[in-house]
Amino acid sequence: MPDVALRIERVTVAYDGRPVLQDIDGQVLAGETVALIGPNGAGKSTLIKAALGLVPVASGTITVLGRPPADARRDVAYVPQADTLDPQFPISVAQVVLMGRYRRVGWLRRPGRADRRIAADALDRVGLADRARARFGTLSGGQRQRVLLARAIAQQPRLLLLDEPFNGVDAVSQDALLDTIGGLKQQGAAVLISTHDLSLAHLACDCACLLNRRMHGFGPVGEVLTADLLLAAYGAAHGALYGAA
Ligand SMILES: Nc1ncnc2c1ncn2[C@@H]1O[C@H](COP(=O)(O)OP(=O)(O)OP(=O)(O)O)[C@@H](O)[C@H]1O
Repeated sequence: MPDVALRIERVTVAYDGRPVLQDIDGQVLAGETVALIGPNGAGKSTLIKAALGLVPVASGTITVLGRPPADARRDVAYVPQADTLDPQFPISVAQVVLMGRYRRVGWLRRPGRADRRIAADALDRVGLADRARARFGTLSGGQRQRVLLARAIAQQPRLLLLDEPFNGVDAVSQDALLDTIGGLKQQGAAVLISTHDLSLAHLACDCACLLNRRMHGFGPVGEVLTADLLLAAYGAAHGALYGAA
């Protein structure tokens, strides 16, 4: 039986005393990809931030690789939504990717030749080796997203958390990124992807967690992304869009 990389048990998260997620349960096993599906404001980013230990849980427990989230960060890579980063920051593409090595080598040590090789390989895997010297902010939104995935790959994580990683990424790049994520998964990494894209979930994920403030389903994609459950999670207006009405 594979290890449980992320375990979420009866978790409630509140901002300013107001619950935005209630009674959430689920898990991501090593070598497995889970899609986090729900409408805008459902709490997907909040759940990812709670798994990183950036947002405290009001009740329940989140365990990452057998530890509290804040103690497991070295083994967890996070790809945020691209538009949350300041593209004006004066840093090269290669430097952004190399940042993925700092948790491994420690912030006070300089990355060595092996770290630079791992970072260069990661950039190559997302098809941007030729942009290594470019300033991060001069890349397109989709290219920046690929660089952030390269940074996560360079970290060699055991748990990869991706928050809507394909926004602004064209279909060809998305295929390349999915291949890369598939490679990590084969090496035993656990992957959690928040997305609005149901076809992506069917294509690339083993399980789905359907939520809108509370859980509407968790399990194999085909059993969770059904018309009835989507209608319950998204409401009638959205459900009709997905053929659930
Ligand atoms: N720092 C915060 N303080 C207060 N409320 C917040 C904070 N961050 C998020 N929220 C609220 O929590 C709810 C869930 O937000 P969250 O960003 O987790 O949803 P999401 O499912 O990721 O949405 P989207 O698909 O639009 O990115 C929303 O109502 C949001 O306004």
